[in-house]
Amino acid sequence: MSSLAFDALTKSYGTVQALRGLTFEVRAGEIFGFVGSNGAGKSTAMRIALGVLAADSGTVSWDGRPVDHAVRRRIGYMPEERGLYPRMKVGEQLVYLARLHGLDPAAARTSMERWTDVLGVAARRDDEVLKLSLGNQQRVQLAAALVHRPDILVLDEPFSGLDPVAVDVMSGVLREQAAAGVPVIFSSHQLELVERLSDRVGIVRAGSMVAVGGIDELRTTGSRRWVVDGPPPDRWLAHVPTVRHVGDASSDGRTVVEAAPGAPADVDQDVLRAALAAGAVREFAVQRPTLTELYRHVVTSDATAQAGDRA
Ligand SMILES: Nc1ncnc2c1ncn2[C@@H]1O[C@H](COP(=O)(O)OP(=O)(O)OP(=O)(O)O)[C@@H](O)[C@H]1O
Repeated sequence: MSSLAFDALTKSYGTVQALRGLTFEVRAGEIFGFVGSNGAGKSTAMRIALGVLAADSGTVSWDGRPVDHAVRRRIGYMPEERGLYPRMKVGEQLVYLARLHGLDPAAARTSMERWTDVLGVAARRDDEVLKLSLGNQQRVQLAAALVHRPDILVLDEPFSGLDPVAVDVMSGVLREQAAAGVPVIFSSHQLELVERLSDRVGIVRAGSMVAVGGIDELRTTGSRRWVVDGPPPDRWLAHVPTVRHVGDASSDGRTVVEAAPGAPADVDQDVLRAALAAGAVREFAVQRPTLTELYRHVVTSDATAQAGDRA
């Protein structure tokens, strides 16, 4: 299956090491949510895919071959620093961009009309971009990424600053594109939205990928918390010193425990044995964190890792 593969990318800006062996892939037909704290390296990776920036080492490939000029023409890109001509009219600008990417005049006009309709800016076709609100400029920016019918979509924070209706419209467009087989990668700090929209998610920390996978997969494998519906914790928890009580799942007496750093991989079995030894266990289950909780965990480790790097 086709994929856009980022392989061992490194990039430094002077003394700042922005990417440190970043590796992951975005598959055809999936929406990939790219998250990480400010300065983690998301924009740098996307710019390298576009050829706006050169990597120090590593490659980005499409379908197993390094991305070249011909492939780049097939990418729809939404840069973080928006790239429209402020004094050019919306319609004219979109037709111009479609033509730049090789569409003939009639196809360029049809595509411009389609995307301005879909994205709710058809009434603004004859306005200069700078006369539009920021949110509408962003809709036009997405239209600019789509107007040449790209095979790959790379979108840097496409949702920032959009109202909820625009978020829905944009989400719908990304889903349709993915359903048509386009690999879609987008960066965002809106984690609930990322969780809702993405097929897979990658969390980047200080220039490398620290967690990647389907949302359910990440939530399951990233969890070191368990819910125990059984005897009260004061009767058994002291027998498992590498876990701690983090609360009660509900008023019905279910206990939530969490593994401490350095706890053995199979500490869940110790928890279960200790609880059973104290009484009947009616339920024992992994408590799956939300993407936001997972992300916070990674960001906290990020602070530690960066502090370690500086030391
Ligand atoms: N042109 C540049 N010159 C110098 N340093 C840069 C430049 N662009 C990015 N950096 C640095 O590279 C690192 C990665 O930045 P990048 O913009 O890729 O992160 P990001 O994950 O996109 O962040 P954000 O979520 O804030 O957009 C940061 O430390 C940033 O300060």
